[in-house]
Amino acid sequence: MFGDLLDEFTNKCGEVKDGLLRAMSKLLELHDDYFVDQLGERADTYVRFSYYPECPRPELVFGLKPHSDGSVLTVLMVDDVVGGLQLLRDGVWWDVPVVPHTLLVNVGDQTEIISNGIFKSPVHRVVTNAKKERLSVVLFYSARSEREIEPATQLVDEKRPVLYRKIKVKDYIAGLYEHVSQGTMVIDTVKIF
Ligand SMILES: O=C(O)CCC(=O)C(=O)O
Ligand SMILES: [Fe+2]
Repeated sequence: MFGDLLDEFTNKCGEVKDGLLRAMSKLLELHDDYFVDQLGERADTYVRFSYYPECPRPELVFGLKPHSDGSVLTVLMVDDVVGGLQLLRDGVWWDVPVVPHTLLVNVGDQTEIISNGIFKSPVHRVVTNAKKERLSVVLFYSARSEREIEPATQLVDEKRPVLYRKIKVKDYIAGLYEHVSQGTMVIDTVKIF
């Protein structure tokens, strides 16, 4: 039963993801399937179920440390009662509002790289709550691990030089956890300054 439900959920989220990838390609004036093609035959899909128990000292403990997602796109179904997800913008942490029955979509690092920095992969974190537990189900869509990604050549010119170097997806993902635990950003390792 649970397997069927998860199957249906991932299939429907897959349609959302493809629709968004096509819209993003259009926005960047790339051909409609540019992003879909970058992911490969079948996108690598990871699902993460997170349970954040109530925490008596939320000021001392993160639910999830600050990070950006290593994905192309992340589709989140966050708890529809308890907030906790926050986004960093201009040095300020903003609460992501809780909106029941709504999927939240996050742009990941691979999209930042492919779009040559036009789409930014936001830094976010989860804070804990002293009184309430929280749940989330998160789907990460990634280009296949053996592929290499790099900024679309159409998005590189004299005014916007190439900002990220080519990288194998597998190597990029391998660096993720190491960097998050050390409080550094893996995307900084592929930036060309
Ligand atoms: O639990 C959440 O709301 C966010 C989780 C998240 O950012 C992640 O798993 O990468
Ligand atoms: Fe995340």
